[in-house]
Amino acid sequence: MNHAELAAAHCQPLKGPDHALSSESVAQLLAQLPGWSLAANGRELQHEFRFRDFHHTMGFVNAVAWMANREDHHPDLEVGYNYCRMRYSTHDVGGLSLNDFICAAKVDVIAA
Ligand SMILES: C[C@H](O)[C@H](O)[C@H]1CNC2=NC(N)=NC(=O)C2=N1
Repeated sequence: MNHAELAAAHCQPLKGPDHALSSESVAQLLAQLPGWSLAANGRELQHEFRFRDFHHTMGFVNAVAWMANREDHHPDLEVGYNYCRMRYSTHDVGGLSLNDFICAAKVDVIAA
C-alpha cells in the first residue's frame, strides 16, 4: 500500500499476535511514511511534529484525537507548547499492525 491508499483506508478491529506485521511488511510500509521511524524497541511507530505555538499544536492534537476516536485506534501523545511527539502501536496485537500505518498516514494528512 502507498501513502494515499493508507490514508484512505480504515482501521479494522485486530486482536492477537497473528495480526502483527512481519519485519518485511513494516519496512515496506515505513518507506511510504517519510518522517516516521521505528522506536528503539522496534515495536512502535514514532514522529515528532513541531508547530508555531500552542494554538497550532492543540489544533493538531484535537484533530488527531477526533480521528483516533473515529478509527478506534489511539496514539500515545506527548504534548508541549510547540510540539507533539506521537507513538503508534497496537496494544491488542502486541506490536505493529496495519492500523498503525493507516493512522500515521491520516495524521500526515492532518499535519499537511
Ligand atoms: C475495544 C477497542 O477497540 C480497543 O481497545 C482498541 C482501542 N484503541 C486502541 N489503540 C491502540 N493503539 N491499540 C489498540 O490495541 C487499541 N485497541
